[in-house]
Amino acid sequence: RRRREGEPPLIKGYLPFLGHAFEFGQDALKLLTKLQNKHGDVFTVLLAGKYITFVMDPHMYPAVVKHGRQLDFHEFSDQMAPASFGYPPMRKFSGMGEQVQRSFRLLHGDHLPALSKTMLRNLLQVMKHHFRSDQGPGAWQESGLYEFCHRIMFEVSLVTIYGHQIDTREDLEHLRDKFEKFDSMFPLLVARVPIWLLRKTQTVRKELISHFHPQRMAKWDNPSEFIKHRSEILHQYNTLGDLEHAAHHFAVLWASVGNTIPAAFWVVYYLLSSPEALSTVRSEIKAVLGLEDKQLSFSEDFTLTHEQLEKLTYMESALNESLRLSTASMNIRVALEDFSLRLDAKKSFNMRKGDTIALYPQSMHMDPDIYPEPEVYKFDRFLEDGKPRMEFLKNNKRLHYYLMPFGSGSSMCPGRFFALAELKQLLCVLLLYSEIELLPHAPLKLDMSRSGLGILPPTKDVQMRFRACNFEPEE
Ligand code: HEM
Repeated sequence: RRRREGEPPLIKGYLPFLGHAFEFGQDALKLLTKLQNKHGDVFTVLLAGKYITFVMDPHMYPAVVKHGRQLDFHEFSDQMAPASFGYPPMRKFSGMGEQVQRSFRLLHGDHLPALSKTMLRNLLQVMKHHFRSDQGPGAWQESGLYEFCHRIMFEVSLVTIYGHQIDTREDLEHLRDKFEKFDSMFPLLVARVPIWLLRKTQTVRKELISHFHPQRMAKWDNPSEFIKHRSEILHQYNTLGDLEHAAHHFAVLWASVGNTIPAAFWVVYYLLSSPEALSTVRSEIKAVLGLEDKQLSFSEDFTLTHEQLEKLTYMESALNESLRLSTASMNIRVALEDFSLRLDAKKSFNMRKGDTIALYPQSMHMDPDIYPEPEVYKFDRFLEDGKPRMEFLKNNKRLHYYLMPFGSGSSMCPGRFFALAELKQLLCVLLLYSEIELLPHAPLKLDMSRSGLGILPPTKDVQMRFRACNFEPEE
């Protein structure tokens, strides 16, 4: 490829085909910052056979998001998702993509309270199980914090979204183990390494998919409206086989826990690392719920209305701050035609049909002009005079987008409101029912090898200890 007049600077790197893929895979933010310093806010770089144009200035993000007619997200996702999860592209089935998009409404708005209620019931049940110690009530247990969040969020999300399953807890542990194995290879699948080259991953994926066989799912108790409706949509297409149905459901499982698990880890980790944040958020929960000095026991019931969740403004700020520090998603669009992409009053670039355009919001989240001391966790960063802060500036100009863990425009995560409710509920239950402390550890690092895929996990787990307050053992 040669750069044509009016196109962004073209960076091919030294390696034919691969270009800068290795550096991108090791630390995307570092590479993109280096290229931005050298070539400006917009450039095209070769990454493993693909030319991707990055728009780095967040003031230009709205222009990219608004070009919905020429810049499409589903063109990309309909290639990536089938290759990763093993179902045929939706565009082959007339109307399926549109119906699936419409079904996302079942994840928010009026449907959210019921989903959150089921989630809380399941969360309490699963937590109660994990907090029961063999050493008797009041005894401390130790675990890796990541491991702990993985266990809880996987099981609770699974049963909330798909319903209670006939399997034993041991079966669920096997399923979780397979999910972890698949997820660890996910970056390779997204990089389009064919699954047949990854034999073990192929086997694990088959097993995970078969868990969602329609005949099995038919026996599960109380699935969410979202999943019931998705099954109805899939059943309209009689050329779609049972295992292809199952692969669709498996993809939704990944979407609903792949990011929620690492997000839960960082939210809890940062709170436990900051005594001021912890005590402020704990007091806020107690004040909003009218519990004052009370510590709850797992035998006591607990409800949390949507209005109460919304009043937890310190918690929400702490949550946003954790997402800011840990997210590294990439917003990808594909040009549907040759056109001129106008980014501001002075800049526009020619794009070719089929070109990929990307936003990489981690560079905005770590920009010291927008977020002073960007590496530091400041739990109240997203508050101003006790209210949610909406104004963030770059070059003294207000930013339209300043926090993007859930993507933007047409590819914005449809599960974002549910995800925030889940994370808030997790914190409420942990802080009201338990004592939990981090054990001494070296500073944590983000696993940059998953850059571009969403919330990054830590490179290493951290040990913690926990116990229930006022635990009353069940007969
Ligand atoms: C903290 C947790 C979460 C984060 C950070 C997150 C982030 C994202 C992002 C960035 C995307 C867009 C992907 C892209 O642009 O390529 C996305 C898509 C999606 N998310 Fe989430 N997500 C979270 C939780 C959830 C949950 C709990 C659900 C479902 C219950 C969910 C369902 C989905 C679905 C179905 C899509 C695909 C949408 C489409 O095809 O248009 N997500 N998520």
